[in-house]
Amino acid sequence: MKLQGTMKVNKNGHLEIGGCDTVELAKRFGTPLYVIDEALFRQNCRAYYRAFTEEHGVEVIYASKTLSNLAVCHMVEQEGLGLDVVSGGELYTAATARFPMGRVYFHGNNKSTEELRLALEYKVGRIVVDNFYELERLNELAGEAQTRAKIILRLSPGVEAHTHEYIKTGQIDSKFGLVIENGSAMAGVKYCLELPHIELKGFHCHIGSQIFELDSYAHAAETMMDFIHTVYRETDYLAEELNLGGGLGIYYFNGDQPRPVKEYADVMMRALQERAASYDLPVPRVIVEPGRSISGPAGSTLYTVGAIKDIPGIRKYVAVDGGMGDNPRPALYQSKYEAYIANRMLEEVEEKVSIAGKCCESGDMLIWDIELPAPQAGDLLVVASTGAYNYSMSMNYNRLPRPAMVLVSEGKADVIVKREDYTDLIRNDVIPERLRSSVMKLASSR
Ligand SMILES: Cc1ncc(COP(=O)(O)O)c(C=O)c1O
Ligand SMILES: N[C@@H](CCCC[NH3+])C(=O)O
Repeated sequence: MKLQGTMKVNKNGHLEIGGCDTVELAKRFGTPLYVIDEALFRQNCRAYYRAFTEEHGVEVIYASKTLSNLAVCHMVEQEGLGLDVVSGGELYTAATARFPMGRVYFHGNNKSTEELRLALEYKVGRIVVDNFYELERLNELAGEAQTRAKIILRLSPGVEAHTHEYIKTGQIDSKFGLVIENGSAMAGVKYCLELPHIELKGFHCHIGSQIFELDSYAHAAETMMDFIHTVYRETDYLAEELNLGGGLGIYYFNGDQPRPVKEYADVMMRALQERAASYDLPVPRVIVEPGRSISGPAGSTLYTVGAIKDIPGIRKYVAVDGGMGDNPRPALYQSKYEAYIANRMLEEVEEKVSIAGKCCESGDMLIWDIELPAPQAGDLLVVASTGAYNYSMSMNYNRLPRPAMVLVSEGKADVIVKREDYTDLIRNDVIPERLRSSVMKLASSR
């Protein structure tokens, strides 16, 4: 059993997070419930700030796609980090939280005109331009707004990270960024330098997510520095900034061995410094954008056990009141999670079961083959490490309302996202007049 952050087992044998008994949290707020350990979230921000900003002068921006809401934006700001947003919605959330816009980086491989306008209007720190189409449109929009857009260009460095196929991004065959190897990155730089309303500040790359091999970061840093040097030789343009993305892996399951943030910072920066020195070029201002390694371990999800189906000799299915709607990762990436019976933490593990969700979908399984004290209806199941890419990827499939989220710290629990109810589900539904009249006719003929 790996208890993370402020998790501990109290004298009643219940799991506590942030000094709050999870059984009490479930009673008070209902289940499924996302629980965010504030101390751990902040501790993870601080680990980055110390290792990157204090040690190496690197700007750390939190990838809000992992978990974004107003309270999270406030904590990130208080901890001195910037913000990576990847849509108008994430940008709007940051703006509403009054996040300093100069510290916001706006990503996306197909930003809409409205999103680009919003970014210019809010004066975000940098727009991370992904492709030629965006470059052209941004130049026009910045011209209309009589400004110059400060951009960095997203490049595809051709670095293969060892992670799940769907969460790799730095390889050549990817929808993101301009490829270095085939010359399109260089063409992009030259194009930027011709555009009157574009101010090119530097380059970006992101090699993937849930990465444990720090060598991949060193390799990416070297490849990007090689490109900076080639561009300088060919065009005289010297990049001031280099954003090396995020992606550090976290503990989900037995066998995952996360690398310390300090080691990540040192390995990456050493590689970059040595490569820059070999070209006799200055080290650019570096930015990193971690997400999962900040929010992931800080989140847990509480579920109530319901129906149990035993197929003797085959499998015991233990169904909970959530599933792929609040955590689509197991269904999408076969991700593995650890779980405990939160109301019986001190009991011996007794049997192997599989945890099913409640969606009408055979693939809605949260965990296959986990050993637990024999679960019973009414037990409280806690799934750990759900802070990243759970709430942010949640959905209303089967018209299931999304869970609430509470922030826990030192025995206090505050709702930071309200539970959806059925009225939220039909809020945007509209019955056109012609259907309305036929419904009325039907009703009156009955
Ligand atoms: C461009 C970019 N930056 C940062 C991140 C954050 O990655 P992670 O949550 O793995 O740290 C991602 C997600 O993979 C990304 O696509
Ligand atoms: N959503 C993925 C990671 C994608 C990273 C975003 N570029 C996950 O849950 O692991």
